[in-house]
Amino acid sequence: MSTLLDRPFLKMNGLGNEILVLDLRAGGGPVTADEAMALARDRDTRFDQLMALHPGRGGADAFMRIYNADGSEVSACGNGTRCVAWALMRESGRREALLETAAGPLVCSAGDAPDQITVDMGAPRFGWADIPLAEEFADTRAIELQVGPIDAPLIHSPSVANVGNPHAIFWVDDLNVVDLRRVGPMLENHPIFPERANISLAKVTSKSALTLKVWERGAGLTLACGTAACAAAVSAARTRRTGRDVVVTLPGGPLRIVWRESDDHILMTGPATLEHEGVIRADMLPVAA
Ligand SMILES: N[C@@H](CCC[C@H](N)C(=O)O)C(=O)O
Repeated sequence: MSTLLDRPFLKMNGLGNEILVLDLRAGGGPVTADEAMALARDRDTRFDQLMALHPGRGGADAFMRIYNADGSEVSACGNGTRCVAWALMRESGRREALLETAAGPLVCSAGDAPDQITVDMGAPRFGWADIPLAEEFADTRAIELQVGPIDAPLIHSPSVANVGNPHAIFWVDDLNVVDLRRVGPMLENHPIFPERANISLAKVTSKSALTLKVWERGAGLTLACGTAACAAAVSAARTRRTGRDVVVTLPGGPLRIVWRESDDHILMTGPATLEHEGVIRADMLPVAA
């Protein structure tokens, strides 16, 4: 019998990025790839990312494990982190939450407007081995990428960044210059990315604004990706396309991203929305072998 049976969940979204918050603090898990894929397909629990909460250690409100819809486990999810923080703040009545992840702690605080949450996403990494890339690049502000049948010339020099997970940002004048649904899988699985990568098309609209479309590793085209917004914002600032305080507008809506000079940390602010709550039923889970 699955250890997830009867565990409570919250179905949420962060700007339309579908998030399932699964509470395993009373026991259960780790979530298997088959369980994650089954829950991702169910009408009630459908998700782009599953955030599994386990008991927190060392003062943290919870330890969090993150899964993509394809069952792969990852170490960062910006929109999901805001949803988890919202849920923990609702439970505790406090205006902040501390989450522990395999990649380190995440400090979250309630914003001034209702349902707005700020997450300190930590410092970005730009070294080629940190992304990671399969070969050495001295300058990751623009790497040369040879991809087969893509006809738009600008598509071949993305900026790359790791904000807890790997991202490639292709600077374009028109977000529809290529069909991301078609080229996304090719770029996500390009041999230069040994751990695959999240792929964004980014358009700079002013010194303080970007628009973004994202093909997510392990989840496909989504309405929003918080870490992609962070990666695009720091890459835009790093290449002098923008300043360090920007609004990144995704198909699901805007996120404010500030890349703080004093400690290099990225602060992401945006909404978290509750859709419904429930408990995991047997029919949502894979049939036992
Ligand atoms: N939607 C997320 C990113 C989730 C993880 C990503 N697909 C990966 O595999 O790294 C976000 O809001 O950051």
